[in-house]
Amino acid sequence: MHPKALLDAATELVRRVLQLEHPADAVVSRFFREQRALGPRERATLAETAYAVLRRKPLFEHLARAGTGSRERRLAILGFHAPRDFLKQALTEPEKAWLDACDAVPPAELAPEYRHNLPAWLVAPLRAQVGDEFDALAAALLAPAPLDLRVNTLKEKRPAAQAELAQAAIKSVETPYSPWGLRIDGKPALQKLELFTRGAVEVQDEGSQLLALLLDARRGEMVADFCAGAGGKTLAIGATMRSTGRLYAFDVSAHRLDALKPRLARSGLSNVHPVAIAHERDERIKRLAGKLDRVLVDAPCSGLGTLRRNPDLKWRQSPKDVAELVVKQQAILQSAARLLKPGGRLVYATCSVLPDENEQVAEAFGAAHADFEPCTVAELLSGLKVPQAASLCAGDGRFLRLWPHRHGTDGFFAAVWQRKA
Ligand SMILES: C[S@@+](CC[C@H](N)C(=O)[O-])C[C@H]1O[C@@H](n2cnc3c(N)ncnc32)[C@H](O)[C@@H]1O
Repeated sequence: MHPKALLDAATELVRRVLQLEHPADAVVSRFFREQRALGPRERATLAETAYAVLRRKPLFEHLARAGTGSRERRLAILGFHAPRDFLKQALTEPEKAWLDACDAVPPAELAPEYRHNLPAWLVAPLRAQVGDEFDALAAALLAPAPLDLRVNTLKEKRPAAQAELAQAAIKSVETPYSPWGLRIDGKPALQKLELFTRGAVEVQDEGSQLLALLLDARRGEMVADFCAGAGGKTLAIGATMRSTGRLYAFDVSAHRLDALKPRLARSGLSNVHPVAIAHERDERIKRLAGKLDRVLVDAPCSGLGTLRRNPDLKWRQSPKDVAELVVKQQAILQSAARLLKPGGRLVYATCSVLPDENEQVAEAFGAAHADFEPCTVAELLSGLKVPQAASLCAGDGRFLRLWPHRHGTDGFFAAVWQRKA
């Protein structure tokens, strides 16, 4: 495709994602379905351009105040994911001069909001938590996430999976904390690899792997993944149970649970029971009260720990949304806790970096449930042989607290309790 046509397509895609009405990944997928003639490299350029604009929206809008042409075209030029000489073939002379002027602005001279590119309401709670590391955190949140795989240990050992990837010229390293993880160099297409189609690997951030590990579900147990979604963590938990016992995958979204089915078929697991529920107090849940050994609540949350993959969330979430989510998180945690038998383990997790959705929900639950004993996550992770377990935790080791700039994962939180006997 000629650079001019590709820039026009990028401008249209930028216009659509900036409406912020739907998740950016859904908008991009829809655009590609409409534009069937686009090849894989063009699709990559367009998607990366849209994501670059979402990542650095304040900076690009600031730079786009000068220049000519539509706002979306200027933003698409600034984010265009291709070598400058390719891009310049699409530009007018005034646009080239404006772009050169933008490129010449020294980053150190930019106001802080154009360097961190975060909404004002998010800056204070992040600074309050990480202090001097704020710039490092902001920079990490602006970078694309690495591609992590979880090796399905029912089917393959990690070194063998790594060797098979190497045969396909895909370099990987072992993830530092998860015993199942491989971090891939670049973004190679994996879907057609035999390793993937036979269910020996799944794409999953190392942080998500650690949440499944923390549940520590064993052979023959009765377990629930209460907010299973498309089942990323369900699959990891099912493998730790060696495909024995019973693992319920609950979710209010039947559509998301449908996406679990092909993954389940590849995984070789036969212990997973997906169940679409109407809400967290559904009768099907009540019938299981007091019967389960382990429950994971991977709660619906703002997702603000995943800005590396979902940069649109920082513009699509608001303090009001967070307050509404907290109410939902508390209700789900409370209902899910009823499932546990005495001695059973409850894990509450989010991919948010906000204390409101994390420590505060956990503390409120603890205060209202004297029959649940808080566990020290650092000790649990050490027991599970996770290296440097204490460095992954906060609150004197009480909570798991993963940060992109410290741990190379998405931002994750987890609290754990044991139901008293
Ligand atoms: C963070 S996502 C889960 C991601 C999933 N565990 C994974 O690893 O891929 C949260 C999920 O909670 C579900 N959810 C929202 N409200 C719920 C409720 N009241 N009960 C159960 N699930 C709920 C959403 O549909 C969504 O799939």
